[in-house]
Amino acid sequence: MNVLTFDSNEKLNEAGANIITGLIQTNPRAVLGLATGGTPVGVYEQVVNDHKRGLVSFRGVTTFNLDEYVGLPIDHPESYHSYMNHHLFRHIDLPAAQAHIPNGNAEDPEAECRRYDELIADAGQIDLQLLGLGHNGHIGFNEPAHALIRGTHVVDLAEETLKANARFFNSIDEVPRQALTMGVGTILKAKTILLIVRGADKAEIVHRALTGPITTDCPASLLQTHPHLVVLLDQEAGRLMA
Ligand SMILES: N[C@@H]1[C@@H](O)[C@H](O)[C@@H](COP(=O)(O)O)O[C@@H]1O
Repeated sequence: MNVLTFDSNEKLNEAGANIITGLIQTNPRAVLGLATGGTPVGVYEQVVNDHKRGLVSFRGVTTFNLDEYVGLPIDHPESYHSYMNHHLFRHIDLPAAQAHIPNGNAEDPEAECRRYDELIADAGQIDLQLLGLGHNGHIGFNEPAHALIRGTHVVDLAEETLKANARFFNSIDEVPRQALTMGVGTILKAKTILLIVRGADKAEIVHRALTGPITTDCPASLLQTHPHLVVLLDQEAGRLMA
């Protein structure tokens, strides 16, 4: 595991974008696993800059997002479809047919999960999986549980996750209570995992995830078993990692 701590958001964003841009420069047909939430916004901004400066083209790239809320219309401003369009897709030359996000409005969510897993399998291995970290140690929307699920599945969001994500909605009652998420098995199969964590409120959980026991109570702790894990932290999140 390679843990890097940055003293400014700019440097962290640049480092994250360099990894993504560098990968696509060496492998223009790279398969990327993408994340949402507040954490990767600045990295996407920097990737867009790289694209605008002519450093990288996404024409041959395929992307798979980690998750999507169940029942939120695709064009709702807080859907992960909207998020990805807003922060990344509409600014780059990634063909729409190569950008995949689970459909949280599928009539048959189980079938949608199987379809999503087949698409990922058809694309081969995910070269780089971007991850943020939930306050309860979740990755994607894989919440702490007695057992974790390997593939894409429907998940009931933890109370803590509803509270954390209420900041994006008018009230906690508007936060969808379920999501579709890639499973930890798929996440761990990625060639490289890039975990990004920011903020003092994540210092304890990132420390627990990366140095504590490997347990399904903290899904991110499974990342300790991954042979190519890169962790980018700001100083606040890295406070306990010295
Ligand atoms: N499903 C997402 C995760 O993919 C994200 O990494 C995490 C942290 O979010 P944030 O970056 O906003 O703190 O929780 C969200 O609910």
